Amino acid sequence: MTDASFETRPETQDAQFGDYFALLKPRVMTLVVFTAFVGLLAAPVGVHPFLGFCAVLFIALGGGASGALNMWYDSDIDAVMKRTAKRPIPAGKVTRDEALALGLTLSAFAVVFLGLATNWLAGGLLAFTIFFYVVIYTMWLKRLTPQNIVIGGAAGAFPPMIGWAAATGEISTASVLMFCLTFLWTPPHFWALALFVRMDYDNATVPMLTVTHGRRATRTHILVYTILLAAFAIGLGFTQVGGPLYLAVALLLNALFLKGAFDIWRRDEAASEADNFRAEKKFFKLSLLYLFAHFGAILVEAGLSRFGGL
Ligand code: HEM
Ligand SMILES: CC(C)=CCC/C(C)=C/CC/C(C)=C/COP(=O)(O)OP(=O)(O)O
Repeated sequence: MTDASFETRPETQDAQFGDYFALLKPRVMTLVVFTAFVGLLAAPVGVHPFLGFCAVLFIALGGGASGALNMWYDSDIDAVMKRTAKRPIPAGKVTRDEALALGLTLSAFAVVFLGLATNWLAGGLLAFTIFFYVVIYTMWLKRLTPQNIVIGGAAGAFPPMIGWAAATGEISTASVLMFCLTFLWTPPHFWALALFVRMDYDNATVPMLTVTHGRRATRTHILVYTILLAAFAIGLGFTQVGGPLYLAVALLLNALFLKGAFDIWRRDEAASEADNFRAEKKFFKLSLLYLFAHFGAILVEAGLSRFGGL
């Protein structure tokens, strides 16, 4: 990241609101925010709707701020990868300094206001999550080890715990279980993507598993994590977090996810590259539906157990 380019913006390139908004990685953050929202509503306490709205908004702003800080630090990598080359900094729309200023300001704002609006456990967890994603994952592990996302994935797993803490002021077994679900889900989610954008990471010399250990090893890792994830996700159905509806969703989606992971694993490297990429892309898309559906089911179960008796 130490490259000094992107410090200034070409005069013809005025930044628009949309460019600053893109720094917040809005598409990725939708699912992050949804898991935080579920954590907040699944907690066994009533939260005033306005307070709940503010809590989710501040978590979303904190998540977005961490995205801007990630783009500030990674602008050199983003510039050489096809998938990320059009991001506001490499595209010359926003300068690195602007992204840094936006990321720091929004982070401070989100943490302080979440703390004031709810409690300081939630504010502290949000600050720690931003720190983990930006410093531990982006600045340290991402360029150091192929296990970068296994460890760094913890950052993405905190939001349901933050939501729960915002509602209750506590960390509980249920919120730790939601953390574990997202933590185990992250490696298959990300490695599927890394398989079909492998050349990107090669070019950027980022030590993703696909680059350091190759496609075969990555596929095996995906399969192993998917098996672990399935065991955990189905087991969750028998805890306070789950219930019959959750279990039905988990059984269906884990069967599909296991099938997808197995399909990728058994593929012949010599087979058509287009076919391989199609299967990997399909699995990546399924990973998004997977997490959304599990957290959706957790939300419905919480609603049923709270209001079901009415
Ligand atoms: C360290 C952990 C993670 C890594 C390394 C990772 C990596 C990625 C990457 C590189 C993309 C493509 C982004 C792009 O097109 O700009 C992506 C997409 C996505 N990720 Fe993750 N991810 C992680 C964790 C998560 C978590 C925890 C969530 C949600 C709870 C999530 C939700 C999404 C979504 C929704 C997309 C699709 C965005 C779109 O529609 O383009 N990711 N992820
Ligand atoms: C509340 C809060 C602070 C939430 C943060 C949640 C979080 C850590 C999400 C991770 C999302 C993500 C896109 C990682 C991308 O990895 P990358 O940065 O290596 O991907 P890139 O190559 O697309 O930049």
